[in-house]
Amino acid sequence: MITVENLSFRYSATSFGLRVPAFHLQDRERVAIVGPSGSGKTTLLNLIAGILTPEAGRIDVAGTDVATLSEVERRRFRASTIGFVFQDFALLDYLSARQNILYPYRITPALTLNAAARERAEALAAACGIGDKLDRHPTALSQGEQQRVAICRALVTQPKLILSDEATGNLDPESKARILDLLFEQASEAGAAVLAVTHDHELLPRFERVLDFAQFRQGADA
Ligand SMILES: Nc1ncnc2c1ncn2[C@@H]1O[C@H](COP(=O)(O)OP(=O)(O)OP(=O)(O)O)[C@@H](O)[C@H]1O
Repeated sequence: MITVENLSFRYSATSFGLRVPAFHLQDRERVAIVGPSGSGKTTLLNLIAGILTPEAGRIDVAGTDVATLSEVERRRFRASTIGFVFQDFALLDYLSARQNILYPYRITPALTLNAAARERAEALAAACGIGDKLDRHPTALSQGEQQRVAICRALVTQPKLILSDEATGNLDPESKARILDLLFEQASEAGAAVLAVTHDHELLPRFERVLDFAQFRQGADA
């Protein structure tokens, strides 16, 4: 599902650099990423999703080298192939929770917003415990509820790759386990792979593999 080779990246505004010689994620594989704060975990997810562009190297996702796509192509590729749960949720305040969940359909011509998609959105929201809050806007939702909206949005298109950046971070322990159950259940149904950044070490046994990110850190002067 993902092949990363000789990847290097550096933010122009800071001296932070990331170098990943090789990383593979198999189809349907579930891998957790752990590592110290600031070690570049979010940066790698953003590179894989084509939100950031590498300095050098190859990032192949589902047979497509994301770095070679134009901006528009990347956005479409991301919306049709990847479900991304962002660390800061990235919800749009002017849309209701339901509209946020269905947002990928608004921006992706390849996706058709039909009755099945609407039903999926409702079912996901109910499974996440926000079924009665779909008409509220994000500003009227708690952090944990906003996080669930973001999770539903990432799953509603049944993507082949789920990238999750601390998707369970703001939840109580019982909700964490339930949301991870849902994420894995949806991944199984869609035949999706999961790459999840987490600081929740108690969740790690649920993953097939754990990648410790400390190894990829490149010093500021490297
Ligand atoms: N847009 C940006 N411009 C410049 N530097 C950035 C930017 N985003 C992040 N950084 C820097 O890059 C480094 C890696 O950030 P990143 O968010 O990838 O870390 P992380 O491992 O996901 O951290 P955390 O666990 O705290 O979320 C940090 O030192 C951060 O300050």
